[in-house]
Amino acid sequence: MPAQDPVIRCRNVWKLFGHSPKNYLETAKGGRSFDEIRQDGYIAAVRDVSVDVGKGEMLVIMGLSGSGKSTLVRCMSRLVDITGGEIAVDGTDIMKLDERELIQLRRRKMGMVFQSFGLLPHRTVLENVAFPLEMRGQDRHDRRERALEVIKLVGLEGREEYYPRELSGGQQQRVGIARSLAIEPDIWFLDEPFSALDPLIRREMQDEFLRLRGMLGKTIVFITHDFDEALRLADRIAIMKDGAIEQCDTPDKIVLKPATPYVAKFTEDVEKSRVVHAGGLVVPVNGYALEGAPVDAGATILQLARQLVNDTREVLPVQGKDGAIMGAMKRQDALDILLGPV
Ligand SMILES: Nc1ncnc2c1ncn2[C@@H]1O[C@H](COP(=O)(O)OP(=O)(O)OP(=O)(O)O)[C@@H](O)[C@H]1O
Repeated sequence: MPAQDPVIRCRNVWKLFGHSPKNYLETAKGGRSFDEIRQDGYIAAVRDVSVDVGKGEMLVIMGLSGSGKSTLVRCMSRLVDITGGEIAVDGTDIMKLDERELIQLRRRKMGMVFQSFGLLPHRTVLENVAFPLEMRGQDRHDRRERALEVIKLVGLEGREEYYPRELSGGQQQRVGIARSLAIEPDIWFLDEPFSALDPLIRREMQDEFLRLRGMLGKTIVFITHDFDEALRLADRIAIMKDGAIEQCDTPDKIVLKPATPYVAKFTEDVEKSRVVHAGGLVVPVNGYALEGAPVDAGATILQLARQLVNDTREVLPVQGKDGAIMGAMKRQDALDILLGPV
């Protein structure tokens, strides 16, 4: 979807760790590999990343441990300063903001949930959740009402007066999520926010973020190790390796057309029929005689399995959300995905 007017725009972003990274980057510019940079004594946590995140988009970042996911997200919120390149949020170059402007931007626009829950140990659940509202200057009654509402939403009703140490890891994580939900920011940075949750509540939290994105047009950058979670949530998935984005694309394209052998390897165990949609297999109608009932572009090949096996048509019309015919899907292409190529 990359929108014309991205909410977040990264251009050739670098983040190097080492003793004099800026000088090094300037002299070394022009194609040192990750390993060469390491031999020179630096870690290329983020390496020449250019990516846009559109309004209302959920971009999921995946990659092995140490591939640079957290650092990239921290660069986007300027929790770390980049070594090179540009990052603009709503058209503003965030590297040009002073400390006060940065605090305003974070307070007004951004929400963050990190793996470590970052709760205030001497405040209760209620006080933790209401804290960002207090920072915003909201009055006591309103912030209490709002905090109670989101505490209920994350399933912690009855635990408002507990302290973080009295909660399990998963419950603490939910307090972190509630705190970020309380302020309904326009942009969310979520670094494995659900890692400590059990499957049921995890799914509920995923649904909540899907709802916020869908109904309120929130922009979300989400890190996860869990491919199923990525597939459920992502408009696009960015796969990182050694600080660089190997491919950033829709789940359908990542699975159907991996850009590099690494991405292919990364996705090889994914059950393709659960990921690929009829819309992802559409070819132009040219030359095909389209007959009979269309299939929905948004249906996965797995959802269409029974029909694909029983249908006798060589090509099936595919209809988009608006009901118009987008093109044709060759039944054999879909069967190859369902059963594996012969
Ligand atoms: N403050 C720092 N100083 C030095 N090196 C760092 C620092 N922060 C991160 N790194 C290095 O940068 C690289 C990328 O780290 P990062 O935390 O972004 O990876 P990640 O993909 O988020 O990993 P994980 O999935 O384990 O959270 C790693 O090699 C890490 O050791």
